[in-house]
Amino acid sequence: MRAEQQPIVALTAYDYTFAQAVDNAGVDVVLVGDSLGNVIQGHGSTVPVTVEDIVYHCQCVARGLDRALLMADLPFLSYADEATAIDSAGALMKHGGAQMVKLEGTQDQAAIVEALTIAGVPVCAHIGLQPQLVDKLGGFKVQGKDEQSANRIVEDACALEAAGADLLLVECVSAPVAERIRAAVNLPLIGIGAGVNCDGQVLVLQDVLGITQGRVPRFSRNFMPQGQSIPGALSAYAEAVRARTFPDATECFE
Ligand SMILES: Nc1nc(=O)c2c([nH]1)NC[C@@H]1CN(c3ccc(C(=O)N[C@@H](CCC(=O)O)C(=O)O)cc3)CN21
Ligand SMILES: CC(C)C(=O)C(=O)O
Ligand SMILES: [Mg+2]
Repeated sequence: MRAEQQPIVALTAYDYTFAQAVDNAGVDVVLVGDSLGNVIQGHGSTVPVTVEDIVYHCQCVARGLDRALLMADLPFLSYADEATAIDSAGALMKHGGAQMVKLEGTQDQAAIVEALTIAGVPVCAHIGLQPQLVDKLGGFKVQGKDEQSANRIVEDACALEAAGADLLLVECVSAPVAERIRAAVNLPLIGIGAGVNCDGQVLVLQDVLGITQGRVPRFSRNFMPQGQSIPGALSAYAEAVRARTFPDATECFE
């Protein structure tokens, strides 16, 4: 799809009925995200989410998909070493039905990605803002704001590609930093809060449907006013990603 300049539409889902709705809207990649810690479980972060939680929601979502690729997040500390990562990925794929796993990382996780790759696990490397590190970072902030940290994220992308990652996802970086990452790799780059010049976009389902209570990340968009109904909002999101009308300038970082 990157080669054909066909934007990749990705969205989270956590249950059977919404998986069907998201699949019917023509979404290409459905993510069982650890954001379920926030939007399903009501935690303040993704830190408490377990492999078992993701497996359960994957099982529910898998039964609702007909066309989309099923990607699942490896939760915090479920890939801290190679053996643990392989066990965790095995659970998501064998019990959950996931077709690809996603892990948050930098070049420091290259050996983990390589071990998963050698074992035959399709991997998406999630770079830039790593929400699982919120207690270390002290908040959800834009990453790569100075030259040195931007260079470091580009290096992360290259190292994770070299380690065998199949897909990259970048969160919360400026549009120019996302463009630098994309230019440095051959893999498709899916963005969230990373500007319009990525190979695809991903958002959290509840944000797209406008039902997230409290503060919503600035880079997300409520498609319910435009779509008028759940199926309408999901189709409007897919269409906006494909037309590159999402994200707009107000939904990006400088
Ligand atoms: N509902 C929901 N949507 C998400 O996108 C999401 C979750 N939950 N939970 C897991 C992570 C956490 N994420 C977040 C949460 C907050 C910001 C945020 O408030 N960012 C600031 C940036 C501030 C700055 O440095 O300028 C923003 O204004 O968007 C970003 C990502 C993304 N993920
Ligand atoms: C927001 C996406 C990228 C994610 O990792 C999640 O939903 O957990
Ligand atoms: Mg996640």
